Amino acid sequence: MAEVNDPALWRDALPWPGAETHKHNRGRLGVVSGGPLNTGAARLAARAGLRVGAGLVKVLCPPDAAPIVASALEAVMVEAFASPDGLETLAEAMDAVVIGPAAGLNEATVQNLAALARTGAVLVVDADALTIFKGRGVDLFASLDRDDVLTPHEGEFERVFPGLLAQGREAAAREAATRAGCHVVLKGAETVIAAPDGRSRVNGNGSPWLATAGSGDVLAGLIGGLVAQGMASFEAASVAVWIHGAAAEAFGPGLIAEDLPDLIPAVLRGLRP
Ligand SMILES: NC(=O)C1=CN([C@@H]2O[C@H](COP(=O)(O)OP(=O)(O)OC[C@H]3O[C@@H](n4cnc5c(N)ncnc54)[C@H](O)[C@@H]3O)[C@@H](O)[C@H]2O)[C@@H](O)CC1
Ligand SMILES: Nc1ncnc2c1ncn2[C@@H]1O[C@H](COP(=O)(O)OP(=O)(O)O)[C@@H](O)[C@H]1O
Repeated sequence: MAEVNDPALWRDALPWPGAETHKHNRGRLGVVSGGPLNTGAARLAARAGLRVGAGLVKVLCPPDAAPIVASALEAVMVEAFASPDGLETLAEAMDAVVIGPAAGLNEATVQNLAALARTGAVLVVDADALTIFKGRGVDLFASLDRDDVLTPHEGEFERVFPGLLAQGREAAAREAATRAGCHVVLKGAETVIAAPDGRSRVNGNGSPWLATAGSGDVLAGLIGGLVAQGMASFEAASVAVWIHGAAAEAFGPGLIAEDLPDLIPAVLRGLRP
């Protein structure tokens, strides 16, 4: 049976800055952007990662997207890569990297994921970086480590783990984490967080206001921002899903994904000892 995701389970593990903290040891997060017409999703994830406390956040983008990305960011930094090897070099300096939101359904996304997997960064794999492995999930799983996190909605889950949902969402997420050998966050009204060691949690504070384009990109950035700060992936995913729900519920009607990152500080204040 899965636990109900609740702050009592992870409140003491939240990362708070101390007197000796500086931006480089507070967690470095990279977010891979798509091309010039597909940069917004990465910016949403990056802003969420910064708001949840990562000290330094960079959008990593193809060269032709760099002017567009840079013109719409302030504290989030931008670096361009011209090849998977170039991305690997940039990611070596990161504690965690998000890949998938508007990354592109093409071979470049497969190669970029492989490049990231050669680094020591924890990976949060979402959206296009899941869909591109439709029907060949094993190729994805082969490159992942146990601390990596997959964040599928049900459509993406079915592409990577065909047929598993017939077991029910909780059992499916647990089986998926075992098969993939990493963490799986099966998104939905009751998001399930599953670890490869068999642990699982069901989130109870989901908000239907989250049914809006880009909210999943924000969640990927939240998870990335927390693992970058050194949280274990299971705890980071649990915290991120809960903060995401609390932020959306606090805002309510009219919520769009752009609102979510700026709602995070109030939720964090409520969790502070
Ligand atoms: N601001 C931005 O730039 C945004 C970019 N986005 C990116 O846009 C690209 C395409 O997004 P799409 O929404 O078309 O891709 P999806 O894979 O989310 O949707 C494609 C199809 O999957 C199914 N599906 C979607 N959500 C489902 C669910 N919860 N349960 C069951 N089936 C579901 C539906 O049949 C849908 O038509 C992705 O790369 C995505 O990351 C989106 O994240 C939205 C925001
Ligand atoms: N009805 C709902 N109730 C609670 N949470 C929801 C609901 N609909 C969507 N969500 C949440 O919103 C997010 C949507 O993510 P996703 O489908 O990946 O969107 P996108 O790709 O547009 O960013 C997920 O975290 C999901 O759990």
